[in-house]
Amino acid sequence: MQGDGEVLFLGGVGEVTVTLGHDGLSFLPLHPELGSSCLSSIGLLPKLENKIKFSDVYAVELLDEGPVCGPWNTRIVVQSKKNSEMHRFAVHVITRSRKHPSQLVPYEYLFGHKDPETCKSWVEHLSACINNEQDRPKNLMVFVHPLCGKGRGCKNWEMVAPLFDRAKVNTKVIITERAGHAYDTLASISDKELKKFDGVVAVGGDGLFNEILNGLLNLRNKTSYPPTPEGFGYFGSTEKCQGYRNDGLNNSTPTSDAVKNVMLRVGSNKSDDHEPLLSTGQSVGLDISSLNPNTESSTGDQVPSVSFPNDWFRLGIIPSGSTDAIVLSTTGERDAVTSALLIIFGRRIALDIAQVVRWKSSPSAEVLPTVRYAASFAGYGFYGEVIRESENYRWMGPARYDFSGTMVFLKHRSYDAKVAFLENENSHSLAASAENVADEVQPLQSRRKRSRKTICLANCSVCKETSTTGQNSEDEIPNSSQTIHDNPKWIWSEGRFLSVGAAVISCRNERAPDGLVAEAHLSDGFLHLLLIRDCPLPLYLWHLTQFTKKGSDPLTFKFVEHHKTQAFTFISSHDESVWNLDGELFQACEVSVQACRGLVNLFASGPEV
Ligand SMILES: Nc1ncnc2c1ncn2[C@@H]1O[C@H](COP(=O)(O)OP(=O)(O)OP(=O)(O)O)[C@@H](O)[C@H]1O
Repeated sequence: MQGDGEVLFLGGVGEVTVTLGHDGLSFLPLHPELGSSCLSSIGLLPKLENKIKFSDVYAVELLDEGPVCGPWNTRIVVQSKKNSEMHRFAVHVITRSRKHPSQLVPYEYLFGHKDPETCKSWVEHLSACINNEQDRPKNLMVFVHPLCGKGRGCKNWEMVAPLFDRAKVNTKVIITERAGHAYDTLASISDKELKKFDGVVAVGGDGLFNEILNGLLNLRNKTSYPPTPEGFGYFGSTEKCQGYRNDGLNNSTPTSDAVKNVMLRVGSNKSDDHEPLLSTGQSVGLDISSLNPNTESSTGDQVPSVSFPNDWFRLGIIPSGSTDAIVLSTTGERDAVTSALLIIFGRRIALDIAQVVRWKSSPSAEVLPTVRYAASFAGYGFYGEVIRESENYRWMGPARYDFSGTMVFLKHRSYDAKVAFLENENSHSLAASAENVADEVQPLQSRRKRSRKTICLANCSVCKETSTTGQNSEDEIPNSSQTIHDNPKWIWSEGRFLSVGAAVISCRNERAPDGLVAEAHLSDGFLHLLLIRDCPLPLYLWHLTQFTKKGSDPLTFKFVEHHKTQAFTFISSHDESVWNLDGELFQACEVSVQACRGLVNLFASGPEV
């Protein structure tokens, strides 16, 4: 097969000599005078390449005997092309859309030969070659949220499931029946069962992904609580808690009673309004072992426990929700097929995760540290209120966010709060703060130019520089949070805020093409803290509308503080304080938050543009 080449029939081209190389196969038409162009069973696509790289092949399929269309000459009308019956195999590859370089488009090369054994041996050979491509998943657990977005979950899964079948990726599909279903399943699945999967895929929105993230990390993440400043109520206990590492920093280590409370609370599935992660009150309802034909006997073989970060397990999202900010920020496309192909190819990118510890849900509540994780955004004030308000208009579908956003905007509420954030020694605060421009004759936007943004794209040098993912074995207990220098300096900011938000990633979405923070990176270990101070309504509107324009800079307003930090603490005395974590409601008036660098891996490779 290698070397001299073999003559096969290629659909749309005619006879070609096919040669196998170490990284792919190439072919040359035997009759170039026929002037073939591109034609595939999928449609007209970019000019036919005469080389197929194994790294672009997502499946090889032996097909039944059937027609293979003859050379398609652009000068001859399509109907005149000849179809010949022969034994066939298909090589499924990806191409990139010219208009949208982040979008992957499947393309099929159809080969034919009169001898079935020839086809069979090509398929075996090519399959072996693509199996050598590292890191492609074999078994995935897939959660489908049937009601997400405009009810697109099942439809999107039906659309991409054939790609997984074709690529011989086994999928265990679970259609969620309620909020909390995915969380419960993953929080209760044994590590031994979990290890049978290469990853978990969410067919849904950011909310379903958040559930999956929390279900996986609950009790499996060994990161200590976020550091907190002196003066914050839960500072200074020296007790070390099981499951949480005291790394010797100023980490507020909760008392063991407090931790027990958290464990009890999570374990008991106690009902708590608005918080499906704690509110199921139902049994998990899924016996993974009974569904998995490959389940080993549970007779006590010791399987090492799963902890995060680790270098084998990955998460994926087939975008089907109302916003899909995580997918847009990590793939650059809100396209179910692109995401499915990135999963099949086993692409990998490390993702920072915000660990949010709620100390108190309201000023009068007892202290009960509760841990949540967010992959994209944690926001208070305007951001929390929009989610709370939108719950009343679920019947509107995704339009409820626009409606409730307008309602909350018009109310123009601001909140007294105190925020302390860790100074980042490598970079000053990134935008105009109140004092930066206090002496100016009220310029509406700071004149100070922000330094040029380094946008996080595929193969991002910033993330590569700082990332340690892949170096930790899963048995180690890594410190996934960014190394915080020995004498952390806390900076306090106090006042009335319209919102307080922390972007873990850029949070691109269709309304904000550059995201909330265009220069946020996927895995640099930093959060972008946005403190929006109280200001007149028209100015706030101006600030908000800047997000909708590509290339604008909504963070240069003088009432906007933008700090790149590894951790912050937030205290409000407001009774109904609600946070928005990846679009999910979380009632909390005192929280500490930290970026956990590269805590999970995603089946993605970063946006191309
Ligand atoms: N079968 C289900 N029925 C009701 N809620 C569910 C179900 N499955 C998941 N959920 C919950 O619905 C919420 C939203 O899910 P998701 O983000 O996937 O969709 P979305 O349409 O983008 O979200 P949203 O409704 O918040 O706009 C999540 O909290 C998720 O846990």
